[in-house]
Amino acid sequence: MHRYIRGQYMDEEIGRPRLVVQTNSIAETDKEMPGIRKNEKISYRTVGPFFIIQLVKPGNLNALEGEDYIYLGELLELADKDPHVYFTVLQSSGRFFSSGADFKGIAKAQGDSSIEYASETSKWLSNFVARNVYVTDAFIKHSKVLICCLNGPAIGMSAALVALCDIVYSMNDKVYLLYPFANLGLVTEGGTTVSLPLKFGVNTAYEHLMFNKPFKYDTLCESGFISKNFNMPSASSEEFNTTVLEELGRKVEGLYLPSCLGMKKLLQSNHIDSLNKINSMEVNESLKYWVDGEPLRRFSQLGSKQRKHRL
Ligand SMILES: CCCCCCC/C=C/C(=O)SCCNC(=O)CCNC(=O)[C@H](O)C(C)(C)COP(=O)(O)OP(=O)(O)OC[C@H]1O[C@@H](n2cnc3c(N)ncnc32)[C@H](O)[C@@H]1OP(=O)(O)O
Repeated sequence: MHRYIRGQYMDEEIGRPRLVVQTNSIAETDKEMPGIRKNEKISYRTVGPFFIIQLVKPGNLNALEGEDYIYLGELLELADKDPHVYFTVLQSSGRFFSSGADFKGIAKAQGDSSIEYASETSKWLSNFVARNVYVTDAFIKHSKVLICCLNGPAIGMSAALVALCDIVYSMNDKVYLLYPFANLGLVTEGGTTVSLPLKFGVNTAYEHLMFNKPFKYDTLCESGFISKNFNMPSASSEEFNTTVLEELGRKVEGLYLPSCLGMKKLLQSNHIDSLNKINSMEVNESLKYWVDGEPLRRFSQLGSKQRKHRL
C-alpha cells in the first residue's frame, strides 16, 4: 500500500519509506476506517494525501438532516487525526452540490415526541444550536487544507460550509450559492456573518443576504471565491470529481506537504478568532427564531411547494 509520508509516496509493505514512481493515477487506499458509523448519504475514502468526503444522495439534491451535518463534522475530525492526510476534499453527486437542510428532517424534529423536552428552548438547543455549532466549529478549526468541488449549486447551511473551504473548484458556470435565511425566517449561520463579507466584500454580502439573492458564477469568479472553473458543461459529476482528483494528484507531486499544513495554520490564524466568536453569536441569535416558530412555518411551505426561492 502506498501512502504519502512527509511529502512523498512511501511503500508500507516493506516497512520503511521508499519513494514510489507515480504515473498520473493516484494510489487509492479506499479502506474502511474504524471508529465511525456509516451514513447512506455521505461516503468517505482516502486517496494518497486526500481524504475525500462525497455527498451521495442526488435524489433530494443532497439535502442533509441534522445527523448528516454531525456526521460531516465527525468525518472532518477523522481527517484531522490521520497523519497521512493533508487535504480534505468535498465532492458531491448529481445536479446540486447540496440543497441544504432537509425540510423533512426539520419537520421530524418539530414533531419529535420520543423525547420530552422541558421547553421549546430546550428542544431547539438540541435540534439546532448544538448541531449547528458543532459542524461549523469542525470546519472552522479543520487543520487540513479544505477543497470543495462544486458540481452544482449549494444552498443554506451547506453553502455556509462551502464558504468555509480554503479552495473551491467549479464544474461549470451554472453553479451558484444561495443563503436564503431572510426567506426562511432565519439569520446568518455557519459563520456566514464573517465568511461572506470576507470573501465577497461587506456591501455585496449585505445585498445578497438581505434580498435573498444568489451569488452567481460571475460574482463567485470576480471575487476569487472560485479558484478554477473546470468548464465541463456536459460532463457528469463523477467525471468532474475524477478530473479534479487527477489534477490535484499532479499538483502535489514533489511538494513537501507539511509546508502546506504549516501555511494553512498561519492563514487560518487571520480569521479564526472572529469565526469562533460569530459561531456562538449566530446560533444564540437564531434560537429565538426557532422558538418563535417562523422557520418551521416557512420550511413547511417549502416542503409543500407553497414557497419558492427566487433564483
Ligand atoms: C446542522 C443543523 C441542521 C439544521 C440547520 C437548519 C438551518 C437551515 C439551514 C439551511 O440549509 S436553509 C436552506 C434550506 N434549503 C432550501 O431552502 C432549498 C429547498 N429546495 C428548493 O428550493 C428547490 O428544491 C431547489 C433547490 C431550488 C431546486 O428546485 P428544482 O425545481 O430544480 O428541484 P425540486 O423538484 O424542487 O427538487 C428535487 C427533489 O429534491 C427535493 N429537495 C430539494 N431540496 C430539498 C431539501 N432542502 N430538503 C428535502 N428535499 C429537498 C425535492 O423535494 C424534490 O423531491 P421530490 O419532490 O422529487 O421527491
